[in-house]
Amino acid sequence: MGLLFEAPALCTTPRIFAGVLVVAGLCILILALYNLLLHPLRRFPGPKSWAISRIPYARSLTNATLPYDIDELHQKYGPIVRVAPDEIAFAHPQAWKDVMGRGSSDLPKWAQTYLSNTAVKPHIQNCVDMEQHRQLRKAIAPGFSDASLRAQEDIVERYASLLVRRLKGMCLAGGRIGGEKERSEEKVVVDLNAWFNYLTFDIIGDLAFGESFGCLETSDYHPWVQSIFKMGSASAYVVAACLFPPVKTAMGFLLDRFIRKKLEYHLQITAELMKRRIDAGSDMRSDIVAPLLKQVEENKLGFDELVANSAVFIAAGSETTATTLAGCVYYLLRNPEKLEKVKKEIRETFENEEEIGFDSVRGLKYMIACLDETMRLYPPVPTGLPRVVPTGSGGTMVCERWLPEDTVVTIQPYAMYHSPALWTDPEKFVPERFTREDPEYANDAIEALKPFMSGTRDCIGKNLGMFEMRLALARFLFNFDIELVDESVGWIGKQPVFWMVRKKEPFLHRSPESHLEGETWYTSSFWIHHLGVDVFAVFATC
Ligand code: HEM
Repeated sequence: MGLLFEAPALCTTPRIFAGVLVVAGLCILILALYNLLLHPLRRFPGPKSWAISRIPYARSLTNATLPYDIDELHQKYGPIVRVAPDEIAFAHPQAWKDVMGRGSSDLPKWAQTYLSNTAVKPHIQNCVDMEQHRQLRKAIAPGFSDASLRAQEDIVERYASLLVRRLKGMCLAGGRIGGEKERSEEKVVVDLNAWFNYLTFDIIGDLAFGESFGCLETSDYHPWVQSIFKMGSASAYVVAACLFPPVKTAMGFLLDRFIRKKLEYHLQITAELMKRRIDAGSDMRSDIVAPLLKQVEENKLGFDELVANSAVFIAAGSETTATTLAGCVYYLLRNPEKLEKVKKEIRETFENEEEIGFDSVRGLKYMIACLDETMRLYPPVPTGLPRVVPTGSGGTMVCERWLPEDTVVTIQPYAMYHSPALWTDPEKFVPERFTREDPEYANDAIEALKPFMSGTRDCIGKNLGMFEMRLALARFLFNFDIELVDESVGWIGKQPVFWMVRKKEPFLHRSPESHLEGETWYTSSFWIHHLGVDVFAVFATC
């Protein structure tokens, strides 16, 4: 009888699995050591954990606390910080010039995040190819020219008047419209954040589709508008996944399906609205979409691209202006002497509401300073928007620091606008710093404020947005006296409620009753920054 010896099983499944894990672990370790000790950006200041991998950055992004976390890093490490293995964040005004003030050689947008959402057709805001963008922008620009804005003045005014009429109606009816709470015979509590959103969505809907979303009439969000809010959180996850190319490759299909499902309804309604506009013949009107319709007619642009660009106008041009308006009213309510000052300016300038128009609002210097100060303290786009040093460029200088090619560059609005090195009392609401009335604030770096960014990729809707905000705020404050309902509504502890909510419960922010009723409403994402100001004000009768 022979003896049988079994050879030890060297290749069992658990062993292969363990081997793969060890190799993967070693690779990660080597990469982390490389990022820390050998990477060309290793000498930039910043926390080691953020320099080693993108994980802390992605976590902060999906937590919706990115602007605040990066602000803390700037406070600790200075105006130039390494916030990821390949990313340098700048909170220095010189960066505007070096990154976005170079004309045709502005640093391009970073494809890894801007093109993360493959379900969306290319449009003016996400396209990264500079030449393609130049052509698209040239085609779109006439719709945003001064002449076109003047032609749109009546439309904007119509909705500003409707807002005033609706709110007046509520005062007279003692708050019985739209489910708002009744306080007393004379005073009505309204969620101004919602009403400003109704206004700006209606305006931009009309300018893009030739019909409004009917939000002001119905005191509610159109389902299409709700879908914009819902997509915010989804895109934060998609962008976070795209920060890790292997994850994106492995999960690309699933991510695509995930976001596509969320987008389907949105794109379907956009296409329907656009078809309706074309059928109704309102394509002859001069507005922000008219130049694109002409391009479609001349077969220079596809219907899909028309839809994608119109949809981006709505997303970019509504909630940003509404957030600023709500934020401004909030800060005025918190600073009654400033509120009185701005009301006095408006009410002494105009005798009746109809005088408040495109040209006349430009004279309201103090009110404009209030809007600027709001966009400083509470920027509607608070997060750095990534640009990249192009491959093959050999690198570039930003703020006197050399950056090798492929470095991701962000300018951090929130951190820059809250920096004590640039602003006296940065946390205080002081519009006088922009009117230069107060010598105490004479050294403030007001040129650092660029809420619409700058350069070739700046906001094309800047003038329209400014006009909407000025007109709406002037007419609103001309007509109504406002007061904060309750300290606890606006503030939790010593912080404004919208920041506390975001920091404490960054994802599950339950909307107040008139705001997407019954829905769990997700706060900020990377691209859609709804900071969730819930400004409740009491109107006195008018
Ligand atoms: C307070 C109001 C607004 C703010 C703070 C704001 C801010 C910005 C910012 C920061 C960008 C640069 C985005 C990036 O680099 O990816 C941008 C781009 C853009 N905005 Fe606005 N925006 C406002 C209002 C509007 C309005 C009313 C429209 C009208 C449709 C609009 C349409 C756009 C478009 C189409 C772009 C892309 C431009 C391009 O890449 O060439 N925005 N906006």
